[in-house]
Amino acid sequence: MPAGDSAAHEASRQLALAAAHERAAADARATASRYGVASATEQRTAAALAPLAAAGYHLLADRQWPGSRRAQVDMVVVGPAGVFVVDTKAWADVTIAGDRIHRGQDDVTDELMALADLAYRTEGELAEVGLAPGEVHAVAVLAGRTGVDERVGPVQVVGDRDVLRQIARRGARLGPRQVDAVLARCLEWFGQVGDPAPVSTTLPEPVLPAPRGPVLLADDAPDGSDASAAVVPEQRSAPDGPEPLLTDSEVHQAMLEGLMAAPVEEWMAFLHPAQARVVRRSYNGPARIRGAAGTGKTVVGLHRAAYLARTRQGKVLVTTYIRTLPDVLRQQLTRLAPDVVDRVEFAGVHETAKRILDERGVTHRIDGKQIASAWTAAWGKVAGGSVIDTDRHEQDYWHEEVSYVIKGRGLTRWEQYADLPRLGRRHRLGPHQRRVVWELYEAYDRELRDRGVHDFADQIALAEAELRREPPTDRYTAVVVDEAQDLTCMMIRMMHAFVGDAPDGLTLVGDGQQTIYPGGFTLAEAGVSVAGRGTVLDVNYRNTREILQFASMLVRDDEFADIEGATARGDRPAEVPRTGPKPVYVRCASEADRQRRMVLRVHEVVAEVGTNFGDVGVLSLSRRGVEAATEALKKAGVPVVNLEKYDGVPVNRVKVGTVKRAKGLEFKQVLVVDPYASWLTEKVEDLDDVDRERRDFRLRELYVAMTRARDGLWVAAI
Ligand SMILES: Nc1ncnc2c1ncn2[C@@H]1O[C@H](COP(=O)(O)OP(=O)(O)OP(=O)(O)O)[C@@H](O)[C@H]1O
Repeated sequence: MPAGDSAAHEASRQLALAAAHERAAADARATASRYGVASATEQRTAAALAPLAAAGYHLLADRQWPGSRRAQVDMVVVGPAGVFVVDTKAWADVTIAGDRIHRGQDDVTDELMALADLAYRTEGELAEVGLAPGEVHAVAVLAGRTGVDERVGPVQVVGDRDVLRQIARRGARLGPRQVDAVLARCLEWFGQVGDPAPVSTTLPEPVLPAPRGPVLLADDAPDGSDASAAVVPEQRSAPDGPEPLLTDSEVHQAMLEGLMAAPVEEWMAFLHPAQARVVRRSYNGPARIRGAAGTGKTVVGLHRAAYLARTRQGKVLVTTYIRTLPDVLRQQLTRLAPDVVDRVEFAGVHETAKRILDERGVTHRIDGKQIASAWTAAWGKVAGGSVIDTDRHEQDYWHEEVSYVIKGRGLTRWEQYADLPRLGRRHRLGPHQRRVVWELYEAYDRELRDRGVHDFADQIALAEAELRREPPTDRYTAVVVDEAQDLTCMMIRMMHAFVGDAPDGLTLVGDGQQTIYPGGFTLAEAGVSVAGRGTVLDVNYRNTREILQFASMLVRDDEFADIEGATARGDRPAEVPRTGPKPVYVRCASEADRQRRMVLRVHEVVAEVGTNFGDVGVLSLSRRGVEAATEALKKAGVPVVNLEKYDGVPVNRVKVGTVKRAKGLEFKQVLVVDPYASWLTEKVEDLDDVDRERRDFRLRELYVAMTRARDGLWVAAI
């Protein structure tokens, strides 16, 4: 190569190197400016949040963004109000509308979604120590802004002057031990930032001159985009540190709001890791959560409803057979997850059916008196004096056969009933008896039509047919059924029709052991499969070991028809952590004696520190028992409320009601006030099918009553 050529080559090589240096220099300058702006704005957020440190909060600044080598999380706040993953944005000209956020003309929603994704992954990580998903929050702080309280999907967007208040106002949801457990996990999950940002070219490390002063705002916004939009005058920090964002009285006010926030119960924010996992688990179709009494099924169902409402578009329905229970559950969710309570609908199964029929203009008329008269007329015409009119069964038995076994399944043809396995009904019916039952059903149906009325089973059948005729589009994104064992086959079908087999659409929560209505069926009959999508909870949080032991004796040999098919024995909890005094069983000489002792017992338990009238439940298997107890308590000056009227709003009155109404509820002290001693002592071997069936249901009902008790149980028999 000629000498001139080699010189030219070297010159161009040097020029190329110089260009590479210039590019690297430009990159490094841009990075430096990002750090500069970020530190200024983040410092302001940190300063705004600093007062939390005095109230048991931990502020983790500049931690690693899990899963990324380069990115950092500005701030993670861990404390009594939960976990807050905070990202500060020096954005100007921000508009938020319809779940999207814009900077000027640019849609920057995706930038917040990265934060949402991090919060979601953090939720999963912290579920492993039991933190409920609703306690992890993604918060985007707009630097230099005030009075902002918006949502972009799961991300809360607030001004830097608002962020302290937004966090503190949630109050104390976690206790110190729980905060410690969550903090320990967070310290691992959000690693320390130790290494400098990686150098992106293979150029020698530049030797930097010693800094001459603090870094001020540079040309670019933290994310490298248009600086003019990002610079907000208030953000500029003075050379000697950021000015305080909030006055002392504003800080004081924010912290006070937190102190005044209604306290939550432990399970509202902190669960057993197994529970927390089920709350977030994704099921590829209908799922079932089961477990013995008191294992937190309702708790998990509620958290799951909140979780699904938070993570999906559309509404979630929480429903039960018992009309009054949804009101109680709504009250609980209002405290558990106030952010989503307006996206969760609570309604009994019948109320839901009625809404559908009303909305779709389907006429139906329910009239209790007419229904009763239709039944009486049908019985008189077909069944009175027939092979089913014996002294073995009350008419109620046949009424239940028609309402639950036949209509509960939506049977309309004799052939469907002729050889139907009547799950859970021990008394076998001969062909002749079945025929008469069917004729009774036909007659009853005619009588109803003649009167122009429908009964409650018709209401469900009509709604189910209507939903099948025109499937609802997006009415509910998910349906959670609590106490699912109480629903009939048609009710399950109706609920299934809302969501079909969509992932996480239908969640059935229940315990077959607590089945107290006849008409057992399998989910296969309802066209629902939960195969491979079942979870069993097995820690009893409610009862003391003593209470559970006592109650469990009643159902030790019980077998029931489980909705997944086959005969089942009850789930037994693996753990019962609480202990307490032995239940009290008293034999009374007469009804009057029982009433007298009941009043004494109520006075005795409310004399204990920490127990009020409102913590006491007086439960009876019959309405008559409820009336008698109510009268006796009122006479003794004890304030009472009937469970039919109880909606979960705390009230300092003794709650009196039937066991059916107490489903899903609990009380510190339970008094069971109408059993006969013979119920507890009769031997299965001495009973025929009819009496055995009666006994099974009765004992299960007593079991439900007794397992409502948290601390104390008193059972009075004659
Ligand atoms: N992780 C938990 N920590 C503390 N308490 C809990 C937890 N989970 C549930 N509990 C409490 O245990 C009790 C029973 O919970 P829940 O009512 O959800 O049980 P369940 O399985 O639905 O009961 P049942 O079937 O008998 O109605 C409630 O007082 C609830 O607050």
